[in-house]
Amino acid sequence: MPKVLVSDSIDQVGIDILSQVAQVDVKTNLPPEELTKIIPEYDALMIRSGTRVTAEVIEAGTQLKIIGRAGVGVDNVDVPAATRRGILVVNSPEGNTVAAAEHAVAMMLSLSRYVPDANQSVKAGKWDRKSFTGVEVYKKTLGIVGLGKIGSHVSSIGRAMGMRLLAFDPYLSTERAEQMGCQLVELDFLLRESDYITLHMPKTPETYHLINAEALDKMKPTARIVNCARGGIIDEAALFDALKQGKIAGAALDVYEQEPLQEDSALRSLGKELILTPHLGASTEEAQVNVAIDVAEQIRDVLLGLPARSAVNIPGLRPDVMEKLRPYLQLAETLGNLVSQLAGGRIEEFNIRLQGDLATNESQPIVIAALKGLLSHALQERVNYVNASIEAKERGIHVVETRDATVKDYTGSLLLTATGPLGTHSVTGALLGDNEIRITSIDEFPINVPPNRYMLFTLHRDMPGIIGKIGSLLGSFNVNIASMQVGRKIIRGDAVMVLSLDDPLPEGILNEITKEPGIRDAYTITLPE
Ligand SMILES: NC(=O)C1=CN([C@@H]2O[C@H](COP(=O)(O)OP(=O)(O)OC[C@H]3O[C@@H](n4cnc5c(N)ncnc54)[C@H](O)[C@@H]3O)[C@@H](O)[C@H]2O)C=CC1
Ligand SMILES: O=C(O)C(=O)COP(=O)(O)O
Repeated sequence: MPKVLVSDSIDQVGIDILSQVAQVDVKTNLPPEELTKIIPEYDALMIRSGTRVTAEVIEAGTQLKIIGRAGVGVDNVDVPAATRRGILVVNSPEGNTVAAAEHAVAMMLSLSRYVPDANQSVKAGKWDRKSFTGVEVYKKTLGIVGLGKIGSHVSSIGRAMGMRLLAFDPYLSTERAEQMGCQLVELDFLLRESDYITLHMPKTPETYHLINAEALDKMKPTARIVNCARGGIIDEAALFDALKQGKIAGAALDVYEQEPLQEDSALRSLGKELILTPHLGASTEEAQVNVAIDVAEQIRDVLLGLPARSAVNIPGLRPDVMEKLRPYLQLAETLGNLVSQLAGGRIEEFNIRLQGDLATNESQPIVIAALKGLLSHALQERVNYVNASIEAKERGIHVVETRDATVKDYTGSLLLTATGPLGTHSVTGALLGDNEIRITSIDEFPINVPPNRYMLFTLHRDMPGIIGKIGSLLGSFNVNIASMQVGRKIIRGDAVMVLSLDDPLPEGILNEITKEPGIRDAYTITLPE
């Protein structure tokens, strides 16, 4: 049974899902060296923002197949290191959107009405109404930096509260921003115009310290800023100075450059102009159930050999598209494996032609699946959907992808051509009826056979007696033939024979076969079970 380590606290519903297929160990607050020490035992790791999955942890995780982040941000995972090792990283892109957006709005309103400090004051026995006169958000300008899932939800709440909405997002169209009732502007304009600024972008080299002393200087003295995105987007030292000197009216932080926030952080010394929460954006009952289910299901599926729906390090796919592509991924992988064996394994050139309905832009995962199949004979389980493209590139395989929507013999078909030590070979395949895989041509000879674990292909002269000879030769080696088919273009020209065998071909038999008069070549193929 596979083993899953859950190293941050996640909802029980996630543990229950994982327990269907794995032994689940929950060990939270592990020191980094302890995590590195125990990770070799585990097939999967499930985390939140508390665990740092460094390159060292990934190197040590020799059994690791998947890292599941029960939330959005994966900045605590060394994703490139995971990709190089072929480890899938998945997250829950939408499970906590509402929770994070509502927390940002709660921060904005708390800042406006000093709710946290007023509460503390009453609990301390006082009745001070004067110190806590606030401001309204109605008719004020809200500047949203990062108008993605969370930013968009904040925009709809802002609109409902009667706010004017500005947005800065370098990767979003003006049209999309307008659909959400936001005016897309430059950051500089947003900083100068907004009464409230809320940050909702990922932490990247580009966004690190985006809100620095210079940016804070541009803000109005009455402005308030909220960061429920990531620590490090705001320069904390510059924010401290700006608040201390009254350059801005307030700030609310849920996330910090270093988490947990250092006990002696100067930020803790500020008054009601600064609100601090301990990374609570995703901490609602609903969000925790959502993300736990979302990520646990993906880990379960991957451990069962199925694809994940929200992989961070392979192209993202909508679930309905994935559902449609799934049988074709298997087809592509099988054909990739087959053509690589025909061409002799060490492939130099690989051409994949997506035909008919597959000639769309959404079929990129099919190319990856074909590469996985192509490399799997050489790399076995070391190659997967995550690292197949990188492995192909590192091996210097020249990959060419073409599309032809005019091929109509099947709904969708694939033509793979590989060049290796045994020359250039091609194979075509399609799906029949109930998604059954059919090999529909080999080296341009038409056939129609399902793939089989053990197969023998021969290229021979189409003449009487050949088929019988091979049959009796295999019989003399005690190899049972399950099915046989011949494909030819012209009578008595060249032909291919495809034999599905119940047993692997014994050593040396290929030599015997190729010695037969009329047989030009013979290839033995073993496909995964
Ligand atoms: N405090 C918390 O507990 C939580 C924090 N988060 C954080 O919230 C952030 C946003 O999450 P989502 O909305 O789900 O992500 P998303 O991917 O839907 O949206 C991010 C948006 O930021 C934009 N963006 C990228 N670079 C930018 C830049 N330089 N300047 C301005 N915009 C830029 C993108 O174009 C995108 O529209 C993430 O950093 C995530 O980690 C998410 C959930 C909970
Ligand atoms: O989903 C995110 O990006 C978050 O920041 C939430 O973090 P958490 O899962 O609460 O540690």
